[in-house]
Amino acid sequence: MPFNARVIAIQMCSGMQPEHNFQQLEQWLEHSDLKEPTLVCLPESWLAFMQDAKQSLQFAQNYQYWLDKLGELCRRYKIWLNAGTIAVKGSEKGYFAASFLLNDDGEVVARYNKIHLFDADVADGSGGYRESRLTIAGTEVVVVNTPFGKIGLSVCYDVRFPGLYQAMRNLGAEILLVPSAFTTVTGAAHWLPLLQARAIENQCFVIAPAQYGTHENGRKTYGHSLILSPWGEVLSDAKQQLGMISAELDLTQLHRLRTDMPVQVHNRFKSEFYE
Ligand SMILES: O=C(O)CNC(=O)[C@H](CS)NC(=O)CCC(=O)C(=O)O
Repeated sequence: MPFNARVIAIQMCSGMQPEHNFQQLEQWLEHSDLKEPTLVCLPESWLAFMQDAKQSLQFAQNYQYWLDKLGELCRRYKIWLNAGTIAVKGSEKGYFAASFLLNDDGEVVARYNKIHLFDADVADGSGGYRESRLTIAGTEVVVVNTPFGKIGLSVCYDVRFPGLYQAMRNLGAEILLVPSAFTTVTGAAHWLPLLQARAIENQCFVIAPAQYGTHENGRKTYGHSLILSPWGEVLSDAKQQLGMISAELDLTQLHRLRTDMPVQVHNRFKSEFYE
């Protein structure tokens, strides 16, 4: 039986310099009380936010260097870490937006590549988003067993596609991670209800660390990193401030809810991933 999981989500305003973003992370960890087993979750693109194409591709070749450094942090603080997304080179022309999960020995225990890419026009003054220009879409659903519970990995725009989360639930997921960098316009309209829907319909905890603020390249993000219960309650909200939020996840409550209202058993539209 997993213990009650202590989780932290860090809200960041990442810039273009990986060294600087990494130092920020180290500072947050330095100033937190990490005595119990803790899962620390970082937002999308936390290590390098919107570099230009050439820089991004070059950076994507060096991901192992950063994974080693993260592994060292995990050992130093005895934490598990979901490293939001890091660009990992996949071809001459592109990279995967990879979400790694590291254990407290600093080993990578899971990797998920963002499946749904944000090619959309939003009236936020950005001129539009074309993530697929440089990012290669992932294809695999990832759920991994940990001492905190069974964790399903996803990223940002994925949250709009309920089929992915049903697939993760069908593979046993109890905790859904959604590292993000939502736009201010779509964030204000959709962020909370989308995350609540994924939590409620799959009866899972949801941890959604986000980017917030005006970034070095002028881009704005919505913030409001959230931790939600399987009932859809907001356990913690980072609002519009940088820093950490935390919560205790009571897995017993989750299983009681699944017994009291067995929506998974009642579901007549099970996906191909159903076990
Ligand atoms: O590229 C980076 O450095 C950071 N990554 C992002 O900003 C990504 C891809 S452009 N953003 C989203 O997926 C926003 C989704 C969203 O806002 C929605 O679904 O409404």
